[in-house]
Parts: sequence; structure tokens; C-alpha cells
Amino acid sequence: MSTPLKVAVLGCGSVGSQVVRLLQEQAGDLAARVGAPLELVGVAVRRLDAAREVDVPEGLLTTDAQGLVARDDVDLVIEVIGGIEPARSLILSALENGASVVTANKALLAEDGPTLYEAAEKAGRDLYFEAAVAGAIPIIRPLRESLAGDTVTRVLGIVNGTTNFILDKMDSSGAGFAEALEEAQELGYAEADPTADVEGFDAAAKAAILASLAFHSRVTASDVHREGISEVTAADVQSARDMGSVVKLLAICELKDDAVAVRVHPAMIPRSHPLASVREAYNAVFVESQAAGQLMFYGPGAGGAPTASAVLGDLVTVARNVLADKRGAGESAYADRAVLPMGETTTRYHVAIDVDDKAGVLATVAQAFAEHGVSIQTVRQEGRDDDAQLVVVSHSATDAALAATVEHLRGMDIVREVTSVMRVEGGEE
Ligand SMILES: NC(=O)C1=CN([C@@H]2O[C@H](COP(=O)(O)OP(=O)(O)OC[C@H]3O[C@@H](n4cnc5c(N)ncnc54)[C@H](O)[C@@H]3O)[C@@H](O)[C@H]2O)C=CC1
Ligand SMILES: N[C@@H](CC=O)C(=O)O
Ligand code: NA
Repeated sequence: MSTPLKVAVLGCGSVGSQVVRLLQEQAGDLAARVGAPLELVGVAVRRLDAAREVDVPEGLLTTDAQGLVARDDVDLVIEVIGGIEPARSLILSALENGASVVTANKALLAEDGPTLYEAAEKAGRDLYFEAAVAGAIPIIRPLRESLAGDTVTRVLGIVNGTTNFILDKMDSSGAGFAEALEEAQELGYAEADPTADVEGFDAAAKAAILASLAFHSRVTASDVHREGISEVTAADVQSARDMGSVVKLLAICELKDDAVAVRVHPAMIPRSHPLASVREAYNAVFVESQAAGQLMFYGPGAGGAPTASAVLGDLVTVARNVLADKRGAGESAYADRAVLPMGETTTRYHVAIDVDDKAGVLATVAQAFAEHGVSIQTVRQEGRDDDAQLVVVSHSATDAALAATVEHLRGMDIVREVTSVMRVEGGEE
């Protein structure tokens, strides 16, 4: 067996503590799988005296993360601090100093992935990040390696566990958003400040990473159209139920006429769709490619130990590469595809409208859709005293045409209120 490879861990929170625990508990197996022992030589933390979920061996804790990555004997660096800085500078220093890097940092990869890839390329080292999207679920490696010979056309994912838990609760119990969020916080799924999850920032970062890999182009978080779930009402969820559908926060990456369309928003999907059965805080990613057809990846997308599993999987791979003096896959952005503006993206809409219940209303509403070139797939009407509710589901049209139709409806005298507007995915176009 070779001499030990030296490992530094940056951050010892939910994920970092589980990485350190698994490195210690599985040291023998990891050594056998890599072909050399993995020796933990330092764990960078913000405070030495903080309570931790793992016992870190005496002398390994340090508050000097920069000093740790600058050591010239460190072969492998695991970054699980999160956020943009100091994570970016630490990763760049690690690569410059000749270490390969494993990170779970989707926010940084989505904001500035190319800078990291270029630094890895220049240093001749690896940059691996399986944990950054959908936690333990293998999805980065399938896109980067297993499907590298195919043409991926669509990636549809539930990539945020917190929002899936909230929407699932709203669906199963009829709870409103605020009540379901409170339960998610009590159970420890949602953080005290749940903005990144509920407003879709976390899912948008993951969508940018998925789109970059799937379509061999650079896609950043700012390219992703993003809508969260805080506006989803119990009435929207009930309306979905009435149609045999369920509301999910979806990350959607599509190849459209050689451009990339990438977006995150709540959408109604039929209960028969494979993603509809993804419950609680689980994640799933549905991939369509030309030769392979449809593939589904499912499992825990968050949590310290599941995420640490993905980190250690990467660590074994990059450690083997160090021993073999080779590199794994680097950035693949040769296709250099444009990103389609959201208005040009095609989707379907579900629109629930309270209208006056009188002759000609249905025809007038249908006319508004027709004026914007939006074809109606189904209309359902429910009468109530002197008003009625129309539930219209459109065929596929540009998002701009659908948004203009809704604006038009809101300005019509016969329309009392547009009570629900939501995109529809995963059914017949
Ligand atoms: N928790 C999860 O379920 C998942 C997390 N991730 C990603 O993993 C990374 C880590 O996430 P968590 O462990 O959940 O976060 P966390 O907040 O529990 O842990 C981060 C740790 O880094 C420490 N830290 C902050 N600045 C530091 C510095 N300058 N030097 C040393 N330590 C510093 C903090 O004190 C904290 O203990 C993030 O990029 C996150 O997006 C990815 C997938 C799932
Ligand atoms: N906050 C995320 C966890 C990590 O990616 C989630 O809820 O899915
Ligand atoms: Na993953």
C-alpha cells in the first residue's frame, strides 16, 4: 500500500462533521478502496470551542483555514463551509498548492464555477462536487460521465427537500404554506431563515449546475428564471388535486433549438408522473436523453450523513486519481449554447378565474386566450350563486403569451378575480 494521502476538511458543521466521522470510522475500508490510507491532517473551523457532532482528534482543529490549504503536504481538500467567500479563495488556494478538491458548495459552483474549473485545469488537479446537487443521489457523475456519450434533452428535478416537504404537507393535510413551513422548521428541515429554500435560490443554483453539465455549456444562477413556493396557496394545491395533479417545485433544464431553457418554479404535474410520488424531503431527478430514453434518480437530497456519503465517494475517486497521476473529467462547455429568455420558453398554464355567471362569459374568456395565440386544452366550470369558477388549462405556448393572457383576464369586467395561476408540466402538450 502507498504512503498515506493527506486530507484537510474545511468546515465542521452538518456535513463536515459527518465527513470527519466517516473518514475515521471507515478508515480501513477507504484505504483498501483507494490503495492508500487517507490521513486526516486538519479540520478548519470558525470557533475552536463550538459544540460539534463529532470528536475531532486532538491537535487537528484550526481556525486558520488559509494556513491549512497552503500546507504543501496536503493532497486532498474537502470544502464544506458553504457560501461564496472565503470558500472560493480557499478552493483556489488549495488547487494552486497542488491539492485536488471535493466540494458540496452549489451556491459557489452556480455563481462562479468556471473560475474553479479553470484553476483545476491549470493546476492539473480534480474538482469534484457530487454532493452539490441532490445530496446523496448520484446525478453529477451520471451527467458528467455515464451519459457523456449521449445527448441529454431534458432534466426535470425535485432538488430541494425543504420545499418538497412543505408542498407534500400542503397536499396531504390541506395545510396552508405558513403552517406547513412551521412544521418543516420544527422538524429541522427548514432553517430559521428559510429564504434560500422557499424562494427557490437553492434549487436555482442546482438547476444551473445540472444545465451546465447536461448541455455542455456555461449556465450560471443568474441565467435561471426563479420563482419560489411562498405564494402557493391551499387553493392552488386543491385545484391541482381536482385535476388529478400535485404541486411540486421543479428545476427544469431543456434543450430547445440548440439553446438552453432553465427555470425553477412551482408546477402542477399529473399524479401518474414519476416525480409526483416523491414525498416528504426526498429528491428526484428525471433525465431524458436521445439514446438512453428516460432515467430517474431518487433518494435523500439533504442531511449530514447522506451528503457526506456523496463527498466521500468523490474523495475516493480523486484519491485514486492522485495515486494514478491522472485527472478525472474537467469542465465540458464546448457547446457554448445560448440561454433562452423565460418569455420564449414554452410551458402550459392552469388558470382559475372567478367570473360573473352569465351568458357569453365562457366565450369571452376563450376569446382572451385566442387573442394571445394561446390554445385551450380543457375548461372546467363550477357554478356558485351569481358567480362561477372557470378552470382553464392551456396547451403549450410561450411564457410571454401566457403571462399576457393572464394580464388581459385580470383587466376584464366579467372577471372578478384570477384566483390561481400555475404552470403545468409533465403531461400531454
Ligand atoms: N446540509 C445539507 O443537507 C447539505 C449541504 N450542502 C452544502 O454543504 C455545505 C455545508 O453545508 P452544512 O454543513 O449544512 O452547513 P453548516 O452551516 O452546518 O456548516 C458550515 C460550517 O462551516 C463553518 N465555517 C464558516 N466559515 C468558516 C471558516 N472561515 N473556516 C472554517 N469553518 C467555517 C461554520 O462554522 C459551520 O460549522 C454547503 O455548501 C451546503 O450548501 C449540500 C447538500 C446538502
Ligand atoms: N436546503 C437543501 C439541502 C441541501 O441541498 C434542501 O432543503 O434540499
Ligand atoms: Na448528488
